[in-house]
Amino acid sequence: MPFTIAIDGPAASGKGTIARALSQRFGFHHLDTGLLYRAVGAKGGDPLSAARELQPGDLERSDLRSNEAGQAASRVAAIAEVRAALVEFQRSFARTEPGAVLDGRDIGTVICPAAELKLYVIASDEVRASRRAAEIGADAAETLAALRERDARDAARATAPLRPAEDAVTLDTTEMSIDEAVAQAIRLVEQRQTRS
Ligand SMILES: Nc1ncnc2c1ncn2[C@@H]1O[C@H](COP(=O)(O)OP(=O)(O)OP(=O)(O)O)[C@@H](O)[C@H]1O
Ligand SMILES: Nc1ccn([C@@H]2O[C@H](COP(=O)(O)O)[C@@H](O)[C@H]2O)c(=O)n1
Repeated sequence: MPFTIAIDGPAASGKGTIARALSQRFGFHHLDTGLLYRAVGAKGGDPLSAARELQPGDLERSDLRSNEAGQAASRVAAIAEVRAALVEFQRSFARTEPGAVLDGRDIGTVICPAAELKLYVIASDEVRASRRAAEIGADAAETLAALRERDARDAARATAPLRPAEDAVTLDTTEMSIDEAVAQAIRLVEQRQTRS
């Protein structure tokens, strides 16, 4: 049985950083599910057709990390049919041996409710905005407003809203370096591996 790690949390909280480190440490596959929604939003036109026709090459676009692409992703992600079109790809990815790490908003609640480990990664709004602004070379105040708007939309939508699964472990990275956050996540995986 593959070992599945579900990582959710608000925008720029450090989900992807931890997911990539865990995938390298344990030799698991990694899927950044936010990229699927960013690619659908960036394609323009009818979002449902874009989701149904999504190709691996669509995820390679160089403009997907911007604040604008994040906002477009969050708008198409509120459409139930768009989400439904992307479910099976994510679930089948989660079943790949020897294990998979998926990060997003609904991995622990909807996509992989039976994941061996669920993490909910958070950090203060200001810290998240400053990290993301430095990463993409954007203004920190604009980035803070964009993250807050996106989180509010993601948490308020009717289908698969942003929220922790009941059995998720919350990791607050506000005061943690990347190495500290990754070390805590590795410890949690190792604890679950010994149990199963
Ligand atoms: N603990 C940390 N300390 C300092 N910087 C961090 C930490 N964790 C992540 N970062 C940095 O913050 C930025 C956002 O991190 P990351 O992309 O992992 O967040 P995310 O939650 O995956 O974002 P998104 O919601 O867009 O998918 C990156 O530049 C990353 O290097
Ligand atoms: N499982 C997911 C992943 C992402 N979304 C939506 O996509 C937006 C962009 O995601 P990032 O992780 O790249 O920031 C995000 O704001 C969500 O609207 C989602 O709904 N479900």
